[in-house]
Amino acid sequence: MNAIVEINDLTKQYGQKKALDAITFKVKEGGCFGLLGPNGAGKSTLMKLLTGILSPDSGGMTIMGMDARNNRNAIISKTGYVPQEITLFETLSARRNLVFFGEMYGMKGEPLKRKIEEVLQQVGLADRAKDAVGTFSGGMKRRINIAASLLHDPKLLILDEPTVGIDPQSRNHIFEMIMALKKKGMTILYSTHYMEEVEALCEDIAIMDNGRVIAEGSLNGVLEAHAAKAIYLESDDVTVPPVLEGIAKASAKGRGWMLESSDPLALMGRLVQYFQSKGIHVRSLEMMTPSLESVFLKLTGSSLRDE
Ligand SMILES: Nc1ncnc2c1ncn2[C@@H]1O[C@H](COP(=O)(O)OP(=O)(O)OP(=O)(O)O)[C@@H](O)[C@H]1O
Repeated sequence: MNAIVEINDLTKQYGQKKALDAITFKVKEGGCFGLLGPNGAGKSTLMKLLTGILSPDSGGMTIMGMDARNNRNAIISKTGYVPQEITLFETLSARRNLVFFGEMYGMKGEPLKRKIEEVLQQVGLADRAKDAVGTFSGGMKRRINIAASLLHDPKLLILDEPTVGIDPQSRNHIFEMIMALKKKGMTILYSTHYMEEVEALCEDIAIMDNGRVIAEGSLNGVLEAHAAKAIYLESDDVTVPPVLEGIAKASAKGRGWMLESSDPLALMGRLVQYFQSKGIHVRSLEMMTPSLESVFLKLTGSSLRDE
């Protein structure tokens, strides 16, 4: 694997609080890597270490083949970072804001002008270029922040929970933009506590909880290894779950039952036969798609959704 980021045994503590506890994983070059975890898991801390805003207590990071300890400027020149907090000048227009950020990267003149128009197109705000950022919605401001991070053509883009608190239209724009950037070969490190986003955007993931990586690998690999396999059953005639070979666990869910099984296909056959032989009317019998929700529940005992 050609890794663009390698994180080895990284630890960071704030006073007594261990925000990162011996984190180790690799991000391969190209595609979107999802960092999934509830609030306080340590995602922002990790991103701040990767961008040199914070220093680790121990452990190492190699980014684009460079040791992060002594190549900070070279790494920053090839990395785009969008923090959770919006950092824009409210009274300046979108375009003026981008001029400011472009100049910080040492860009100027015609190349900067051209690049600004390009990134405004990329985030879908070219028609609002002249308007003061203070008149924008939260989602539009976030998109301008993302545009600013793209001006210097980074190889690696780090997005810290970019869709928190924004409107659905901006969320769609961000998703489409990520798909387009992936096609161009950029690597995106995307943190979120929304598993649906990771499932939609990312090929590889690390699930974090309490400063630790609790699962890591390809999205499909993590689902295969940890997700509950289950069949959903709904029937007015079934008041207690059937006792059949292959049902590892049965629990009430909505108006029906969730029947977990290591071999749901075989169980499905058995259930169909059983209900037919008993003449029981079934409203729904459905093989559940493995989800990251069940992975998180299995590995931590709590639901990511409740955060
Ligand atoms: N500057 C700080 N001083 C003290 N504790 C901190 C500081 N920054 C973060 N923490 C704590 O470190 C832990 C990890 O925080 P971090 O912000 O990295 O998590 P996160 O996964 O990004 O969550 P969030 O989505 O809430 O930002 C949390 O318990 C948090 O309260």
